Amino acid sequence: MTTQSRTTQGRTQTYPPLRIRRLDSGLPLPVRAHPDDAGVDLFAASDLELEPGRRALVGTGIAIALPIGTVGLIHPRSGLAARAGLSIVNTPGTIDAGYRGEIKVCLINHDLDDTITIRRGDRIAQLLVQRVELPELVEVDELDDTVRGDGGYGSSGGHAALTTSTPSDEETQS
Ligand SMILES: O=c1ccn([C@H]2C[C@H](O)[C@@H](COP(=O)(O)OP(=O)(O)OP(=O)(O)O)O2)c(=O)[nH]1
Ligand SMILES: [Mg+2]
Repeated sequence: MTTQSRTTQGRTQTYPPLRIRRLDSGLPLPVRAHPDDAGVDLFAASDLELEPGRRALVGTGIAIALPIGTVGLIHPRSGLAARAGLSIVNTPGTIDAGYRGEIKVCLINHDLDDTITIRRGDRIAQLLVQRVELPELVEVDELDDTVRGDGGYGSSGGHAALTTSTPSDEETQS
């Protein structure tokens, strides 16, 4: 299978192809909603009711063969997240290049009150393909110094350095 060139918004780029198998012939082939979208929307292969706070693993009816040196990331869809509180427990899910099984999504209902109803064929998540480094691990006794050092977990603070004028001050002045 050869490398493919795609032209979107006047720019041509070359990507290795993504081989995909439909394990469920009743579902369409997943596609990008727009040609230059990062994510390919994935379908739910089965119906599902998710009560508030509950999670469930749902099949997508596809298997893929990612090029070595890439990773598949399964992200939630923002519309469903904002409208219904639907997300993914392990977001983003990691699809290893060597994985040939069905891609499944561990959905979770974050809404406190309402059950989410998923129907077979609903677009419930999106697959992104990214390049990934596969370095060998080399054990060392010391790591090089950096400005951050071992500071983390909020060590840089959490509040903006505000100027004295606020938007409401500016409205009053104009
Ligand atoms: O959202 C996901 C995440 C993972 N997988 C599949 C593909 C991935 O290659 C495999 C293993 O995923 P991961 O490494 O995240 O899980 P693990 O708990 O470490 O399992 P394993 O021991 O099989 O690596 O499960 C999915 O289908 N959907
Ligand atoms: Mg693993």
